[in-house]
Amino acid sequence: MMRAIIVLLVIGCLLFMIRVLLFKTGLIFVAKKWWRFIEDCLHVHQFFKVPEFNEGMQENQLYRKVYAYLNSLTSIEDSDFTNLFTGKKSNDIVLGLDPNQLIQDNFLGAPLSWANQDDSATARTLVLKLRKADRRRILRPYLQHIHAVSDELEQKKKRDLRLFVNLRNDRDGCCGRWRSVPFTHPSTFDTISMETDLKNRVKSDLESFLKAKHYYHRLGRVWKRSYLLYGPSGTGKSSFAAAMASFMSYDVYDVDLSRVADDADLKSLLLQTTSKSVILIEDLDRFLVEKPAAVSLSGVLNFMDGVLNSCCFEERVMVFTMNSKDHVDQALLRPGRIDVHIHFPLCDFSSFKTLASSYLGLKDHKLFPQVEEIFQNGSSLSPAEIGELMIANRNSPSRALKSVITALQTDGEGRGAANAGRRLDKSGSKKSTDADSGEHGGVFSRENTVKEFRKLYGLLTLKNSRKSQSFDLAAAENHS
Ligand SMILES: Nc1ncnc2c1ncn2[C@@H]1O[C@H](COP(=O)(O)OP(=O)(O)OP(=O)(O)O)[C@@H](O)[C@H]1O
Ligand SMILES: [Mg+2]
Repeated sequence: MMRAIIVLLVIGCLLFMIRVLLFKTGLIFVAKKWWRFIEDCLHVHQFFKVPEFNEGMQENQLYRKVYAYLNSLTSIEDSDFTNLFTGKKSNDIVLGLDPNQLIQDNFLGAPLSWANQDDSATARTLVLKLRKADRRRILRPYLQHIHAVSDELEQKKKRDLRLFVNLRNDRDGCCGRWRSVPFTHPSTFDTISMETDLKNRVKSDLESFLKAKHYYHRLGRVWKRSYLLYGPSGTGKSSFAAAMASFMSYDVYDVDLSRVADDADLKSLLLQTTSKSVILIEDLDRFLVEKPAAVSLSGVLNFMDGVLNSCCFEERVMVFTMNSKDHVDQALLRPGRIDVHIHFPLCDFSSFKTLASSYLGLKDHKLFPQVEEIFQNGSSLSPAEIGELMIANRNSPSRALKSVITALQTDGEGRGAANAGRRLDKSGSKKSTDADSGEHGGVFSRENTVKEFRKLYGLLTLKNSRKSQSFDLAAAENHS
């Protein structure tokens, strides 16, 4: 009897020592791997692939959901290796899947594993491995569970927007063409100096678009809206596009046309965008004038029309920026392709005061009358130029204002002509005012505020109704 107790004690101690040894040396992971290998040999397994793209190179939504789900699993920490990223705050550490990483999961008592297959020759795929015996019991509920968890995660990180940029099409036929980084542009509608009424109208236009899903569908139209932001350099077009995305909580796809091989390539890029996104094409006029090679006008027109495919073009806002729309083909600007035109002028005295208030904290100053007089004489600068002078002299408001006055007198002479109602092109010839160009869909600019305000609220005369469908639409949305 005594002997048996001693043997039991020795065995107990031995087991305890082995356990300590396994954990202290990390051999436990090797043991677990062996155990898994033995289990694998004893069971028949089944594999399910979740590729990132379908045959038409459209994004497979399930891939995104599974990917988000796997990144949320605590077992990602037990993988042999995993990626570490900084989170939203600089001291946050976030774990992320590595290419070809293996992750274990467990659902309703059944062990499962996922492999993140990412070899550069083929598209990325997540591969689920589960026991054949468990398939009937768990596959469907497991996928539903993934849906539920990823939807919950999506809700939580609603504000974590991403900025996508397109890569060159070097790796033909391979993976996605977009790479993304967190979208953290600080611009908001509050930080942009712009006439308040104009800003509010753009905001309400965006709001009514967001709510108009059923309205668009009832009309048999794709739920998208296009905006043209045009005006001289440094007037806030790019900042405004960023503010629009933040306002709507949309991701941004910034299309670099110089990296697009041809029309088909542009189309495939569009197909790989996701819903709830702003698709931004900057300096479109410059591209079309200077670089007609890679992408043709009809390629751009198809792109603007959303390739006539509602399945992959819902809930998109397209934003185009241009310095001037004088030299672009009118087909680009017709309603439906561009629904809203927003003019970004050089500074006038009123926007100067807004800048002085936000950059220097000045509501009034003894130099203001002098500045006003210079603006009235036709001098102007871009908000970017004035903003830079104010930032550089922010410790001394008087010095800042003096430097703005000097810059207006030296560099800004004659540049304010557009703000006074007439615009000059580079060759000096007179161009029509922006109000005149209102016939191309809706134009939001200061010069035609009253006219466009009437359009926006459906008070347009019958005569104009054909040309301004976009605003009839906006009016109908407001009332639906
Ligand atoms: N209306 C504005 N209100 C406040 N800041 C502005 C405004 N316009 C420009 N800025 C500031 O000037 C800088 C340049 O602006 P932005 O890049 O948006 O101009 P842009 O019109 O896109 O110019 P470009 O045509 O050269 O691309 C930004 O830092 C922005 O904050
Ligand atoms: Mg810009």
